[in-house]
Amino acid sequence: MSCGETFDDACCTSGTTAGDAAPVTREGMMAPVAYDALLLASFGGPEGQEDVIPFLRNVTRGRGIPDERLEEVATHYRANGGISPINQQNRELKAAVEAELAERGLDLPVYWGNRNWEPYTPDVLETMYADGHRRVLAFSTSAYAGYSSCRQYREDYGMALRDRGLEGKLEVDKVRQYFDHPGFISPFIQGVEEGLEALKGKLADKGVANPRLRILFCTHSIPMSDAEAAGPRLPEGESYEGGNAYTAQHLAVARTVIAGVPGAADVPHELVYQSRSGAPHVPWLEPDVNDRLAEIADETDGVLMVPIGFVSDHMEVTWDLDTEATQTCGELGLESVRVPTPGTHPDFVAGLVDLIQERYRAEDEPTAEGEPTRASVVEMGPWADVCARNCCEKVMRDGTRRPTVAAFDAAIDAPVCQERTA
Ligand SMILES: CC1=C(CCC(=O)O)c2cc3nc(cc4[nH]c(cc5[nH]c(cc1n2)c(C)c5CCC(=O)O)c(CCC(=O)O)c4C)C(CCC(=O)O)=C3C
Ligand SMILES: [Fe+2]
Repeated sequence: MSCGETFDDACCTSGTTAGDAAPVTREGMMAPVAYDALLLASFGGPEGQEDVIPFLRNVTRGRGIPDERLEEVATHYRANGGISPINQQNRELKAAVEAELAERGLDLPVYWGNRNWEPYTPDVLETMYADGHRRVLAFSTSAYAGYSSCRQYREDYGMALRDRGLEGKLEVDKVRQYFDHPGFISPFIQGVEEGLEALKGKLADKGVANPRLRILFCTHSIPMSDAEAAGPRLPEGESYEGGNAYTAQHLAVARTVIAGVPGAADVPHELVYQSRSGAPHVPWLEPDVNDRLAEIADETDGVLMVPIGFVSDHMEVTWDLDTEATQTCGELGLESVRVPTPGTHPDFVAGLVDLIQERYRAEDEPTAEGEPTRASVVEMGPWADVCARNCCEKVMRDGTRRPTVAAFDAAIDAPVCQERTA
């Protein structure tokens, strides 16, 4: 399945920032473009105690989150000296991608910009323009469909271009969602293989013979409303596995990881959610990892947590899994091991550069015949380069919509489809 299947409805199509220069097929694939720079886009995090509250205000901007809730989240950062690991991880990822680009003889400078902390994406795009760049290919530290994972990054670029007067001057496109890419999957396959051995070893040390193991694939919970809006709308009568595209992509990834590890299929495995926030009466994806641990405790000796929702070992992983969920396991008498995220695993770094290369052609290179090869090892891939209209749509609290890029409804004045806003 691809985004393309819902593209033909004339109602909401509109140009992308790519304009005429880069043809977009009906399937949402873009012909290769002579990009002149790359943007590593991420979430951002605080780098000291004094940054914590300003950072959290940025994250929750416009949502009226009460201060008590901010203070609650702040404790996760405070316990770590007010420092999120995410920025350092992105510096390392940027360096690793630069090295891989150089290795392949690709002369594309990499810039780094965040949504919620310095260096801020709008400042970075302005710098890129000032440095003479005109065509930017962005890739984010997020692999899946969804508002927080995909569309909000596109809005970050769209709003930055509008607010800094760069619309029509700087072109920003985005690498496709890469949940299905072998470079993203392979570190998890390796991690599950090693993690199962480590877990068995820990249990053997405790004298547990024939341990009852369990694999929990973990991802960020999101509000049900975001989940239902994720991905392109399917034709009448069709539905995504698990009810929405976000869940369906994760279930497909989990299956591919299990299939890649000898013996893993014999271990019960399932998808659970973590890091829920927001008001208690608003439904989010469930079950929560901690609730599920309590339910399975009686029939389980050891749990392998596989954070397939995340790209690096940032706070959502080190706090919510390594601190909270691990503590839950301890209280329930369960042994546990957490698998590493891709981080700067060589396969992941090479995969990101593959994803860049499938979109890039040098200025003097002739246009290749046909579509470039797009590696994919998961049922739902490869995802489109250009998102369907209203893909992961979110109308802001004040009723406005935000400009975006790399989408069929990129223009701010594109009509909103009734089905999505009703
Ligand atoms: C899907 C998803 C990802 C994965 C995709 C991606 O990576 O983009 C992600 C990543 C991250 N989320 C992060 C941190 C936070 N997320 C929050 C709040 C929220 N996340 C949401 C979803 C996601 N979040 C949602 C629906 C909310 C509530 C509404 C909202 O605010 O949109 C809040 C607010 C406080 C709270 O309410 O808990 C914080 C502090 C960090 C930084 C970690 C660090 O510092 O190391 C990272 C990488
Ligand atoms: Fe988050």
